[in-house]
Amino acid sequence: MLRIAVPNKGALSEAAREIFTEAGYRQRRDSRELVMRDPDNQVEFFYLRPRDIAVYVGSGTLDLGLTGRDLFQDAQVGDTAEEIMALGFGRSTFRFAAPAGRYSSLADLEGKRIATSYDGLLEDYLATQSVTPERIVHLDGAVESSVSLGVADAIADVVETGSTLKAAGMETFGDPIMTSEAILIAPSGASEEARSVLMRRLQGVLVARRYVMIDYDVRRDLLDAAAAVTPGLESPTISPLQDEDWVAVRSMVQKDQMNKVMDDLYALGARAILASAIHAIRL
Ligand SMILES: Nc1ncnc2c1ncn2[C@@H]1O[C@H](COP(=O)(O)OP(=O)(O)OP(=O)(O)O)[C@@H](O)[C@H]1O
Ligand SMILES: O=P(O)(O)OC[C@H]1O[C@H](OP(=O)(O)OP(=O)(O)O)[C@H](O)[C@@H]1O
Ligand SMILES: [Mg+2]
Repeated sequence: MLRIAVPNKGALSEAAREIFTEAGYRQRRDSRELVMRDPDNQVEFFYLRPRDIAVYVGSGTLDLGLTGRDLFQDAQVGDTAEEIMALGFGRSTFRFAAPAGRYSSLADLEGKRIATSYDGLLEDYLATQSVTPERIVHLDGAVESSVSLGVADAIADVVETGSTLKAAGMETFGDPIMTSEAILIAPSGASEEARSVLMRRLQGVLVARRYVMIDYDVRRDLLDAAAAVTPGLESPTISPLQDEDWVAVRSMVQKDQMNKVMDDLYALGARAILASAIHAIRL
C-alpha cells in the first residue's frame, strides 16, 4: 500500500479531493474520516492538517504528501523530504505587508516586529537578507489584524487575491518572499517505482485539464496550413472523408488557446470545428 497524506481541511482540501478523484482514487465521503483505504488501487489516504503533512513525510512514515510549497518550506524538513510534482492549484504568494504607505522595502523592517504563521519560512528568508527585525511574532492565523491591534509593525503572510489585506487597510511591499502552489512531496531518495502509477495518473489529470481535443474538416489542399495551426502534442491525426477532396483532422490544443485556434481554423476554410473535453491522458 502506498500511504499518502492529504489535507483534511483548509484552502487545499477540496482541490486535493478533486484531483485524486479525477485520477481514479476513492476519497472519503465523511469529513470526519481520518483514513481511507482504496485497496483496488493499493493506496491508503491519511487526512491530516496541511501544516503537519511535511512532518509526516519528512519522518518517512508516509510515502507521499500533498501540501503547499510554502507550508513545506515552513516545516524545514528539506533534508528529509523533497518536492516531486507541482499540481497547479492553490496558488499564492508569500509577502510582506503593512498599513498602506508605512514601509516601502525590506530594509524598513530593521528592528521591527513582524507577525506571521510561517516562522520557519520567514526566518530562513531573513537569514539570506541583511535585515534583522526586533523579533518574529508567531500567530496562528488572521495575521492581518496584528498590526492594528499593536502586537506587530508588519506581517508576512499568504496573499492570493489580496482582498484580505485590502480589507485590513494594508498593502504589500518589497519583493515576494516566495510563490506557492499545491505540490506533492516524498521522502528524499524514496523509490520512484512504488509511486509511478500514481504519478502518471496525476500527470494525466494535469495535462487533461490544460488541453481540449479539436476536431475539424478541411480541404486537402489547405491541410498543411491547418496543421500548422494545430500541430498537436506530436502530430495531428488525419482521417480520410468520403469526399476525397476533404480530410478530418484531430489534434490536442491548449484550453486557453481554444477559441483563437477555432477562429483561425475557420478563417482559413476549416468547417465543422468542434472542441471536446479530455478526461484523462497517458502521454
Ligand atoms: N486564499 C488562500 N488562503 C489561504 N491559503 C491559500 C489560499 N490560496 C492558496 N493557499 C494555500 O493553501 C495553503 C494553506 O492552507 P490552509 O489555509 O489550510 O492552512 P493554514 O492557514 O495553515 O490552516 P488553518 O487556516 O486551517 O489554520 C498554503 O499552501 C497556501 O499557500
Ligand atoms: O489574498 P486573499 O485571497 O485575501 O487570501 C489570503 C488570506 O487567506 C489566508 O487566510 P485563511 O483564510 O487561511 O485564514 P487564517 O489567516 O486564519 O489562516 C491568508 O492567511 C490570508 O489571510
Ligand atoms: Mg489558513
